Amino acid sequence: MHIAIVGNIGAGKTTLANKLAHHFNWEVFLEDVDHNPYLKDFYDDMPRWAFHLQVYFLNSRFRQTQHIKKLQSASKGVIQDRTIYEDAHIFAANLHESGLMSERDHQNYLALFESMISMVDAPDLLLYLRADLPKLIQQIEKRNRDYENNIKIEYLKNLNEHYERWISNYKYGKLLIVDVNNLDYVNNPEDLGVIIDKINSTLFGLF
Ligand SMILES: Nc1ncnc2c1ncn2[C@@H]1O[C@H](COP(=O)(O)OP(=O)(O)O)[C@@H](O)[C@H]1O
Ligand SMILES: Nc1ncnc2c1ncn2[C@H]1C[C@H](O)[C@@H](COP(=O)(O)O)O1
Repeated sequence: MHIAIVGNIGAGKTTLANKLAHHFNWEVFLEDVDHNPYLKDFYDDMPRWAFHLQVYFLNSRFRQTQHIKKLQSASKGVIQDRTIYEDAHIFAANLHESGLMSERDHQNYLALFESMISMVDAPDLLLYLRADLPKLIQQIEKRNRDYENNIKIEYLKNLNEHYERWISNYKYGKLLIVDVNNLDYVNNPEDLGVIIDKINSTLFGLF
């Protein structure tokens, strides 16, 4: 079983991924953030580093999908924090549309993505954490990564619009949308229970 958690920056993916992995006793795959060699530079100068960062994330995410595939064939459960789809359909698309990644770099990136995606299996369940801007901003501030302090509201808003468009067209497997605006699964175990019940119901038809 493979559940992938998707959503905008600060939506609560990593927190939920760890909690679900603990609950189901499955392996968790997190994003390559702390050792990412481009992320800080990217936030300082997006046009300069957009392509480099996208290629780095694409490769790191692709390796993760191949690792997940091996675990799946050994019947192990997996929780994944963010997917390769979001790199291309949300982040790279947004950078290109916002004029922060050139047409040439975007086409080059997409060709690479297309070569890779044929080798990627869709998750059994895509769990989208929907969060409005105030919730995202509050949680990004709470996490307090220094390089994210200057993220523009417009950037988050554009990403949210891409998420909504992409999710409305998602058709590769089961999809569960959870509005997290009024959920606090950090401090309130009942809120975590609500999400776990929804997952069990969507995946296994329980409840
Ligand atoms: N539903 C929630 N309610 C309250 N705080 C949350 C919730 N989800 C995440 N947080 C907090 O918000 C911050 C960002 O969450 P994180 O899981 O890192 O988001 P993401 O991985 O989506 O960027 C963390 O400090 C986390 O503890
Ligand atoms: N593909 C990506 N392009 C640009 N930025 C990205 C991409 N994937 C992740 N990120 C950024 C967004 C955050 O600053 C960090 C970690 O993501 P988070 O949603 O906080 O887990 O990486």
